[in-house]
Order: sequence, then C-alpha cells, then structure tokens
Amino acid sequence: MNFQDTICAVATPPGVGALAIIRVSGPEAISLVDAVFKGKSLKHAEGNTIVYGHIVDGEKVVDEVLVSVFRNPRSFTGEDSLEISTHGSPFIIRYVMKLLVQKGCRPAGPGEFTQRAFLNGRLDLVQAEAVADLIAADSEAAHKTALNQLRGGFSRKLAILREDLIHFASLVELELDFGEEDVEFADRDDLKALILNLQDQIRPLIQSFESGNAIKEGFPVAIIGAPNAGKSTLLNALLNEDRAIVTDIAGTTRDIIEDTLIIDGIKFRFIDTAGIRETEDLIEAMGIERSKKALQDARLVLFLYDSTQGYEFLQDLQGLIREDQTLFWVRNKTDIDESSIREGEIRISARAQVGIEALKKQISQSVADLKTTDTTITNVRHFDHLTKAYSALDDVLTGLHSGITGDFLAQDIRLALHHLGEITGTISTDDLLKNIFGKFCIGK
Ligand SMILES: Nc1nc2c(c(=O)[nH]1)N(C=O)[C@@H](CNc1ccc(C(=O)N[C@@H](CCC(=O)O)C(=O)O)cc1)CN2
Ligand SMILES: Nc1nc2c(ncn2[C@@H]2O[C@H](COP(=O)(O)OP(=O)(O)OP(=O)(O)O)[C@@H](O)[C@H]2O)c(=O)[nH]1
Ligand SMILES: [Mg+2]
Repeated sequence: MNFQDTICAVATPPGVGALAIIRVSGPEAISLVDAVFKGKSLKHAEGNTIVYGHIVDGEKVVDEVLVSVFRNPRSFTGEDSLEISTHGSPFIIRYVMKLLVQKGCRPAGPGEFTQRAFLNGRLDLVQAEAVADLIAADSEAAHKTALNQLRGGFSRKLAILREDLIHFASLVELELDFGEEDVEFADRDDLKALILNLQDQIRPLIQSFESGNAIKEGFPVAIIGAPNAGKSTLLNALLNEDRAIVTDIAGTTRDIIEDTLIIDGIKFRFIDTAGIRETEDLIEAMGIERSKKALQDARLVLFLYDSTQGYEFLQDLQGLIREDQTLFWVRNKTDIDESSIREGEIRISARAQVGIEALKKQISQSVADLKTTDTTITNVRHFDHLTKAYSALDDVLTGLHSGITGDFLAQDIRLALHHLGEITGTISTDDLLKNIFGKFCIGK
C-alpha cells in the first residue's frame, strides 16, 4: 500500500511535560521535517539514528530538539518516519505542528499511524487492536493479555485454522467445475474430521471470551443484602473512599453505585445495590429491580447480612445463583455480635474495617486460576466472528450429513473462512477499519 500524503501528530498526552514527541510519517517525512530543521542534514541520516539540531521558523529558533529517523520499511508504520522530541511545552508543540502543516504535512486522524502499519502489513488487525488494549490496560492481567495478543499467537492460530479449510474449499469448488461428472475430490470423511477438529479448537476460544472480557473490563461483583446490612459501608471500605451514602435509615441506597478496584493485579467492578425487601415505595422498588439485575449480571456475588439479624431471606435468593457465579456469604457487624451463625461465612466489620483484606484475598483468589494465554479472546468483535464461524461449520456438518450438493457445501465453508479472515483483517472493509481505528487516540 502506498500512501501519497505525509501525516503528523503529537504522540504524547496534552499538557506540560518534560518532553513531547511529534510523529511524522509518509513519503515526504524526511524532506518536510528537514525544511524546518537546522542541524546535520536529515536527508543523509541513516535509518535508526538520532540527529541533534533545532526547529526553526525562518531565522527564528523555536526549540532545541532530537529527531529520530526511521527509514522505510524499518519503522513502525513501514514508511519513512521521524519523531521530533521537543521540550514539553504546549506552545512549542503547537508551533512545531503549525510549521509542519505549513510545509505540507496533514494532521493525522485517530489511529492513523497504526492503520498505516496494518495496511503496510506490519501488524494484523488483532495486533492493531492489541495496541489499543495495551494503551488502555490498567491492570496487570489486562496488560499481560494485550501484550500476548500483540505477539501474534492468536493470529498464527487463526491462520493455521484457515489454511486447512481453504484447502478443502478449493477441492470442493474444483468438483463444481466438473459439473455433471460425479467426481469427489474432497473426501467427505476427511472433511468431516477436519470440521470437527476446527470446532474443537474454536470452542475454547469462544469460551475464553467471558473471562477475557472480564479481565479487560473488570469482574463484576454484586453486593447484595437486606437494607441496613452495611453494603454501602462495605463498598466504601473496599475502595477506601467515601463513595456511597451511608445512614442508619433502611433503604438509603436507591440506585446502583459502581466503582472499580484492582486486587492482586486483577480488576473488579464492585456494585453496591439497594437493600432488598418488600416495599410500597415506587422508587425503592425500582432500585430493588436493579439490585436483582446486578445479581444476574455479576460474576461474583457477596451475600451480606447483619450479624444481629440473620440471613434467612438470602437463602430464598440463593436459588437465583447460577453455576458460573461464585457466591460468598459475608457476615457484617461482627464488632457488635461475635457469634458465628453460618458455616463457611466470611466475617467482617465494614465500619471498623476488620476482615476487609481477607475478603479481598478470597475474592481475587476465586478468579486467580483463570489462566490467560495468547489465545484468550478479549474482544467482542473477535467473539462475534468466532461464534459465526463455528455456526457456519455446524452448517457444513449438517450439509455433509444430509448429503447436500457441493455448491452449498462450498458456500458454508466460504462463510466460515470469511469470519475467520475478518478477525485478523485478511478480509477487511473500509467501514470496519474506520470503526476500529476511529477509537484510537490521535498520534497512535
Ligand atoms: N519512540 C517510539 N517509541 C515507541 C514506539 C514508537 O513508534 N516510537 N512504538 C510504537 O508503537 C512502540 C514500539 N513499537 C515499534 C515497533 C516497530 C518499530 C520499528 O521500527 N520496526 C522496524 C525496525 C525494527 C528493527 O530495527 O529491528 C521493523 O520492524 O522493520 C518501532 C517501534 C512503543 N514505543
Ligand atoms: N456496628 C456496625 N455498624 C455498621 C457496620 N457496617 C455498617 N454499619 C452501620 O449500619 C448502618 C447501615 O449501613 P449502610 O452501609 O448504609 O447499609 P446498606 O446495606 O447500604 O443499606 P441500604 O442502602 O439501606 O440498603 C449504618 O448506620 C452503618 O454505620 C459494622 O460493621 N458495624
Ligand atoms: Mg446502601
């Protein structure tokens, strides 16, 4: 792919910093920067070198800078690329950007450098998306998963899956060319074995999405209990922050209150809910509906009860807990009532901040053995295509079973191939690229 224009953008965050980086990439990158630069000639600089000099506006010196020179194809984008490292003053940054634009540079849109890297074959789509995830990663687990995907393990796996299928698709299509003659190049038993094998490999990828997504967005933890059990006090204690309103009036929390916390490198979303009880109050009743929804959506559920009150009504709710959810029974207010009332309960005092660290430990341990690999799916777009590829493979199997004609068989195989190809971008449309790269920051 050959881009005609040369783009520029500030790659560092806005505001004052020690330094700032302005990135320039495209066929004219070297001559455009050279036109505002005084120092050793950039045109004669070798790739992967740094040149010292000044950015100038005519005779006027704008800043003392270092320019890193990357020569096509050995750069992030695969084009000639330069990075001007200036002093981190917003005034200087604006000035240098203005000079570059005056010389003919175009300010880059979001993700345009990475998009060029993709279109020049430096990265595939999964890796480009991993770059965005890496920037957004705010926990160790999310960072590790994104970095794994940047390394390309998932992409290689997909390429292998596609290869075998392409082989069969072409054999089946070859049969079509022979029309009336009843030939079978593609052995139906082999094809069936291949499809089953592919499905065996795709299934765990699909299944990894739930954890993969939670690793990125945070595992939802719902705090459920009767009014006044101390749910909001517990949220505040967990966050170590005065986040939710606490009073001794039953029915204080009306709406869902949510905040994230990283425990042992894993991100959790703690959800404080309205205390569940029978009520005539319309607003409170709506809040309770939301509590029940939060219970449904959670990965972990804390059943919190007041030590002096008992937990009977929570036993009625226990039937709602699904197998994929983890339930903790947590007894609160142990500062005023010491007696143990339930086996296996976790004892805390939210107000006195007793037992909070132990509770956090149990929470993080309950998801710690979810190993992420380079083939953990974290992206809903990948999940969607894998699910559709899987179902197209189902259709191939059904077709083989009922002995449908080669052209229908070929169609379903092609559909599966299409979905696998869209993940890495082997097959991509302008809309798709716009959608993906439009979410990046400018300068990336
Ligand atoms: N200053 C700076 N830091 C950065 C980046 C950058 O573009 N500039 N990156 C941007 O995301 C990341 C590093 N990623 C990069 C990936 C490839 C190449 C590159 O030039 N690749 C060439 C040359 C490799 C070599 O010399 O061995 C190549 O692959 O051919 C550069 C950065 C993070 N840090
Ligand atoms: N003694 C004692 N009191 C507590 C403890 N935790 C919370 N409380 C008190 O219990 C009362 C209710 O606390 P909240 O955190 O508002 O209870 P909630 O479960 O959020 O109540 P709703 O929002 O109404 O559902 C407040 O007066 C808290 O100070 C505790 O560990 N020990
Ligand atoms: Mg509350």
